[in-house]
Amino acid sequence: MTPAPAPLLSVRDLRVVIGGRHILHGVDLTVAASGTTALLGRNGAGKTTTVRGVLGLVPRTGSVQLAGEETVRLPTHVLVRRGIGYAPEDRGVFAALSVAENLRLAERPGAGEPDYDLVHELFPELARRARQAAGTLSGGQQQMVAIARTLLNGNRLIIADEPTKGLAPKAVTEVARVLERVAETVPVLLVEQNLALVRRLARHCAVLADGRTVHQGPAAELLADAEAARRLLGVGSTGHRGPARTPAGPPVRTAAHDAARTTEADT
Ligand SMILES: Nc1ncnc2c1ncn2[C@@H]1O[C@H](COP(=O)(O)OP(=O)(O)OP(=O)(O)O)[C@@H](O)[C@H]1O
Repeated sequence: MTPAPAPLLSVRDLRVVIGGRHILHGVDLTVAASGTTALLGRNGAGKTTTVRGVLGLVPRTGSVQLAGEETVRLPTHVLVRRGIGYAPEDRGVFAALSVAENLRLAERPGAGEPDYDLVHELFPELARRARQAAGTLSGGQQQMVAIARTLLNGNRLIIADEPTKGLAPKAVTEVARVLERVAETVPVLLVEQNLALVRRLARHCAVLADGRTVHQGPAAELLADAEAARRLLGVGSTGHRGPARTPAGPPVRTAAHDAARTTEADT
């Protein structure tokens, strides 16, 4: 039997304390060397803080290994140079700047020629809107800019934090198509509450609750297990709502909610 490929990112016992408050109490997370790994959990479970911890955007302890190298003590700018691309939850687009200027700002000196061919192939609309102020784009188009920026520099890991949040169903479908293409060449860590999308994109998943990892495994397996999905995520895989609220926090968006945002036909 061939051994499983080594993970690209290996997070062990990640702890984050902000303002004296313990936000993460020991997160373990393995991101596979190919495809999409989903980071799941109810609102407030600690998903964004985990991503920010991996990127050094919050003080953290524990172990974060990128391709076998310990990075937990490295500052963010070094991690970025090592090839982690980040599309944050708020998209981080400069509203007053044009699309082209937003992309230009993301170019990383020393990373080689920026891959505008890939960006324009995946996002032809961004080429057409190069001179448009990013603040006047739709939410979906701004998300495209955020993802496009991560693709310019030949990164070896892309982290996308809730890329479909607040988007219209058509834009969700478009983002899903792009992420699917991206994951064919670069591993993706996807924070996502749209379970239809997770089902479509993710091979692996980790579930957080109250700042800890409570599950890791194949995404399809979790989503096919109604009892586990209800217990861990607050939803049934068939779309039935789980407990309205548990001590672990409110449920993630239900499949019924997903259906309103993106149909199974989309997926
Ligand atoms: N800078 C901060 N200061 C204080 N508390 C914070 C800070 N950042 C996050 N928290 C708290 O930590 C917990 C985890 O937040 P986080 O944003 O990581 O969760 P999440 O799983 O990404 O949630 P969501 O799905 O709602 O985005 C929440 O209770 C949040 O209020």
